[in-house]
Amino acid sequence: MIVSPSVLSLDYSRFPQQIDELNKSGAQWLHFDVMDGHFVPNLTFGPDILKAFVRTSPLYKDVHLMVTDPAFFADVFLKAGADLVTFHYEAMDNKAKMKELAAHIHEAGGKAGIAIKPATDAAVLKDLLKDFDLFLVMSVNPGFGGQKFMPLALDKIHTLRTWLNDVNPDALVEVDGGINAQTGAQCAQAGVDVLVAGSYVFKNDITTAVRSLQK
Ligand SMILES: O=C(CO)[C@@H](O)[C@H](O)COP(=O)(O)O
Ligand SMILES: [Fe+2]
Repeated sequence: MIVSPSVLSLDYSRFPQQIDELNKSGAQWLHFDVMDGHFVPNLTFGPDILKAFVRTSPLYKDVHLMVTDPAFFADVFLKAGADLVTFHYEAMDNKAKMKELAAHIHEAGGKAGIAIKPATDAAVLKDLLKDFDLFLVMSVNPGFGGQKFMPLALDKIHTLRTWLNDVNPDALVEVDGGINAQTGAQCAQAGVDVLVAGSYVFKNDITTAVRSLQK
């Protein structure tokens, strides 16, 4: 299981200690929630914050764009050091543009992911399965950390993992929102590959929480 702690919940007044703990925790990825105040009613990081993590952590940089202009911000965050850029299905109005942006991310040397909100059916992704490296199932409405896990994500994880096993077995399924040891185990059972966890990791001992998700 890949664990991707969401640095939205990190205590920035203790950045050096927290990054040191994350680096030693056994987590493989770090998750960056980029919110623009338009696609979601909240504002978070620009690229300079990602650059600070690139300088201080070898972990894989998993960037989750919650923005209305993913094509613009994909380039901004790739240049800042993102390894994977995931944008929302709901932020674009046609699939040709989504495929084009995935190809552009690949040309820039990154991996491409696509995310769906809780209200979006997994079926919309059926003709995009070969174009992306990662499929992100949101288990809360995007915008804020600390919300309750929505069990409707479990069916979507199972469905996507089953479809991908046939046509793109190397692609990953990621879940994000309300993940703790219990909901993480339910998602693992449904076939998820990557668990994002924010408040659960940072409100507890970081290493203990990460290890409990890897079990
Ligand atoms: O994308 C988001 C929220 O929009 C997430 O990545 C949250 O940061 C997860 O936080 P928790 O639900 O784990 O506290
Ligand atoms: Fe996220």
